[in-house]
Order: sequence, then structure tokens, then C-alpha cells
Amino acid sequence: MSLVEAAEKADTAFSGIPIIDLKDIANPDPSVKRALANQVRDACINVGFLYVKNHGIPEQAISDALAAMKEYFSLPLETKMELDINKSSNFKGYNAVLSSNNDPESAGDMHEGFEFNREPIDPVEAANEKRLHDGVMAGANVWPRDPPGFREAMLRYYHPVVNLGLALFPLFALALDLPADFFDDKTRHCAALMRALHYPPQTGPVDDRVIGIGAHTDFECFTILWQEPGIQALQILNADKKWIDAPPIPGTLVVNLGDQFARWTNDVFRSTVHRAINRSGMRRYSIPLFFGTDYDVRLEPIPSCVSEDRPVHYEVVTAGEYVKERLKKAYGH
Ligand SMILES: O=C(O)CCC(=O)C(=O)O
Ligand SMILES: [Fe+2]
Repeated sequence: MSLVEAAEKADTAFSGIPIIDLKDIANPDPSVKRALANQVRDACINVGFLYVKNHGIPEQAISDALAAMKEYFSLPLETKMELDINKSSNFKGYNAVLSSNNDPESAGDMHEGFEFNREPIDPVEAANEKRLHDGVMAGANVWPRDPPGFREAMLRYYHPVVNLGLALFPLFALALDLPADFFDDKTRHCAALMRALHYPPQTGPVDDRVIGIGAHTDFECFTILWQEPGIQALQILNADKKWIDAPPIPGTLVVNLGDQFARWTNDVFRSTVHRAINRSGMRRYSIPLFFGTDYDVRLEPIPSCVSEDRPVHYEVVTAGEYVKERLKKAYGH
């Protein structure tokens, strides 16, 4: 079945999210790769969300990042505000509770976060890296002095997840009937923004206008999300306008598609609306890492996703211009 036909027949009134086992991701056998790519394709066309297990991210890296985040977010607000994202060039640093708004219908997002882009762990290498290719999105990361080791803990989680993301691009390419290396020359300086997020518990009367993160789609190609075990908060919207829970499943990460992939694929791959509400009574932490193509790449529709009955849905823009516009809207400047 062609991609366009598969998209026309998609079952988007899903009631659950598929779990895909990545144990064979590096298996060179073409039939094994094809079978895995087919599972990914079904998930991307029907749901736009999937869980991955056997993802290879060390548990220690996750628990160290979580411990560092807990310490960081417990600092006084004025200390965190020294790195206010609104003072930074290009959206690096701290965003306070209610300072971002992902859903224009909402009053603001009930979470705080810390945002950074790709950077080598080695401080000397990091200082020498200029990321000149980032164009409109250029700008160095900023890091807090406290807690000591925050930068290292976050980057020690970040780099294995970036490697996982780079291993997923060929799988998405195969799922789109493209050569496995289709994204290689488009992800050489791969944009990979990470956000460390803290959702304070929300108690009291339910105000649907104030939730952890308002209904939105992600901007980039795909997101790899770690969510704190044991706390249900994330929900995704199906075609019947029903919110489906996406609970944390031990040993898995969530992968969801974003709007850059919707643009590449002319909406054959779904960028599914989602939100998070923390009514657990406890603090909740999560870490999304957003993968886009290099910022200078033009988001052109893949020919096999366009037909006479499915004309091009989007005008072509560069990835950097697109992300910057979306970030400006989310942060209101
Ligand atoms: O915290 C979560 O579970 C979701 C976060 C999210 O959707 C985002 O940051 O785009
Ligand atoms: Fe999101």
C-alpha cells in the first residue's frame, strides 16, 4: 500500500499507544529492519505516539539527571531567574511557572523548565564549539552554578538520548519508503533541544485553563520523552476528540512525532495533540528531547506523500525559521 493510501485509511480513533521493541534496531538483516520499520510506520500513521523498549539508555544516567533536576528546581526562584529564558538569545535557560503558554486557550503552563541545546560534555570542546550553522537559532547554552554537577548530569543523559534519536532517523526513513540514509545529510548538526521539566502538584478546584502543559503539538521531527514512573499526567488526543492516557511504562521512553515531520510527510505522519496535567498530589518531573533536522534544512514534502488527491499542505520554510517562530509564540516574544 502506498503511503498516501495508508494515510487515507488510517485508524486515528486509537484507544492505546503501541509499544515497539528496539532490540533489533542495529540488526543488519534487511527483513528484520523492514519488519521494525513497518511497526514504526503503522504507529506514525495511526497514532503519532509510540513507546520504545530496549532503548539502551542507562538507568544510572536517568536517575542522576532526575536527582540533579530535583535539586535545581528546589532553588529559590530569584536564583533560577538569573538565567531567565526571556533574557537569553534563543531560548536557553530557565522558564518559570506560567511563563510559557502552549495553548492560546489556556492561562499559561503550570510547569517550570530548563532548556539547552547540543553541547559536548568536555568543557574545552564545548567552549570551542561555535554552532555557526545554527543560523537564526544560534546561541550558546547557559548553565547554573548550583547544584554543582547539574550540567554534567544533564549532558550524561542527553548524549545517549541524542544517539538514540540519530538511530531512529533511519528507521523513520525506511518507514517512509526512503533510503535509510535519507536524513543523514540533514542531521549533521542535528538540532536537539532538551527541556528538564518540573510540574508542581495541582490541587484544589479543577480549572481546565491552568494545566501542566496546555494542548499542543511539538514543533520538531520527533520527541523522545522520559516521564517520572508512577505518575499519570500525559494525555494524547485521538480523532474522536477523546483524551487517551499515556502513562509512564517502566523500561520505556515515549516517542512522539512533531510538526516538522508532519510537514516533511504532508501529514502522512501524525503530529498528535497532547497535554499534561499533574493531579497526583506529588511533584512530577519529565525530560523531553526534541529532534529536528539541521536548522538550515528546508522542510520540503517527500514526493511519495503527495498525490493529486493529497496536494501539498504546507509552504516550504527552513527548520530554523520554523522552530524559532513556534518558540516565540510559546514564550510570548
Ligand atoms: O511532560 C510531559 O509529559 C510532556 C511534555 C511536552 O509535551 C512538551 O514539553 O512538549
Ligand atoms: Fe509536547
